[in-house]
Amino acid sequence: MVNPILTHLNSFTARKQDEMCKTGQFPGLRNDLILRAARGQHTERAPVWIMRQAGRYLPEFRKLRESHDFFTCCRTPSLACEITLQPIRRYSGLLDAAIIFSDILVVPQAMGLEVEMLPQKGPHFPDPLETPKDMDRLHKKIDVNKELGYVYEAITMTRKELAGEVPLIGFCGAPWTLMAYMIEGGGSKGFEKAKRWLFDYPEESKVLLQKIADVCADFLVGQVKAGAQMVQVFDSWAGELSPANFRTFSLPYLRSIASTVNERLACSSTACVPMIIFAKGALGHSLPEISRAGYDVVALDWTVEPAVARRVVDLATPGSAAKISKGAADNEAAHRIALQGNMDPSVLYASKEAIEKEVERMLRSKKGGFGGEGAYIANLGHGITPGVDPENLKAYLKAIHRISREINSEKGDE
Ligand SMILES: Cc1c2[nH]c(c1CCC(=O)O)Cc1[nH]c(c(CCC(=O)O)c1C)Cc1[nH]c(c(CCC(=O)O)c1C)Cc1[nH]c(c(C)c1CCC(=O)O)C2
Repeated sequence: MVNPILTHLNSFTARKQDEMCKTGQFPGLRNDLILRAARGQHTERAPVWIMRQAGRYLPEFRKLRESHDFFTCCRTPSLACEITLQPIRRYSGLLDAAIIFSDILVVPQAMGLEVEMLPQKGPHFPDPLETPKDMDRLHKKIDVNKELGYVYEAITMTRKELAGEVPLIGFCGAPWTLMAYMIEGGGSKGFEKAKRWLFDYPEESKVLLQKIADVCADFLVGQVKAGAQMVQVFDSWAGELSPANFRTFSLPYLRSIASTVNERLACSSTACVPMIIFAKGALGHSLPEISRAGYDVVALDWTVEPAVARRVVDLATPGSAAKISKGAADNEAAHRIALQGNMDPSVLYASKEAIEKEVERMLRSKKGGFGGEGAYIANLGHGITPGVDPENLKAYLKAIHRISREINSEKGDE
């Protein structure tokens, strides 16, 4: 259940954050649509951002990559900042958030594993974990601030460069997804090696998952302290697990991250920020549990019908669902869980007319869409893929602005 004390602290610290901006550490925010939607509030249109919005579909990213290796881009704050800003510049006024350019695999690197990014192939671990004995190769104590301080620097620099245009999102991978990479040694079709660990070494797997969760929580706290205004946890391979295994080997560690981050931020004098959980492929069997895992926003992939997800989440979180859609009071006990998503990224290969039609379907409640009552952030159901024409993404973003405004003004006329 949503913790009322934490939620109260959240709104208290959110005010503190606003004060911090006023006192000049960072420029004041000019577009807070996404933060309001994430706190369960009504918005005049649906805010939108895109998973992997800084990436290979952009010619300006590919150009920069010609002269810089992938992890050099992640580790060099000025390059990470520049790449983060590329989609914000190109889609000026159309994106409601930036996401810091980095990768989920910087966490396994910080834990002591080597990771390289091979051209055309993706991530590669030369020495993955084979048996639990290999966990001895991981650093015993990890100074996250030291190992990943370059991400914090990139965040602070980018937040200043954004000059309050839109909020900046930080992120990390989920423990199960990171464990899968650390054992498979890269991408995989069936995840046989990583799953074998869950069956043959369940206790050791839990030790590893908790170790990763602790690093992720530290890392997210550091990102927020550095200036991230919202964070997302990517459990990209959640759908590889059976319902029982998802609840045993993924969900507890997602919960652990959310509660640790909120508690640690509430105890320090840093503002709590909205947290998004993206457990791709697990929504069909575990949406109620995911919506109660301690996150403010649940990101959906395209296998779930928006209106159905809305009902399921509201039923699973009655305290939050009853509350608010228009402007929560500061001392509100809980806010409505927001939803994010969820168009199939492949639609972006289709014509602009087809894209608009799918946006109508995604947004209009009479078509099973999210509707216009707020607590909603538009996005894709997974990351944008490298072959998409950037003009098609522009058509998608424009359609979201236009149609979600239409829905809201129609509601206002009723
Ligand atoms: C599973 C995962 C990874 N990384 C990430 C995930 C979770 C999201 C998802 O499921 O899509 C997360 C990620 N990776 C990247 C970002 C940047 C921020 C953003 O714009 O969203 C984010 C949020 C940059 C990147 N990460 C990577 C690239 C392309 C690398 C290149 O330039 O060659 C970018 C822009 C490389 C990467 N990194 C990873 C893979 C499998 C690959 C290769 C395949 C691919 O490109 O999708 C691991």
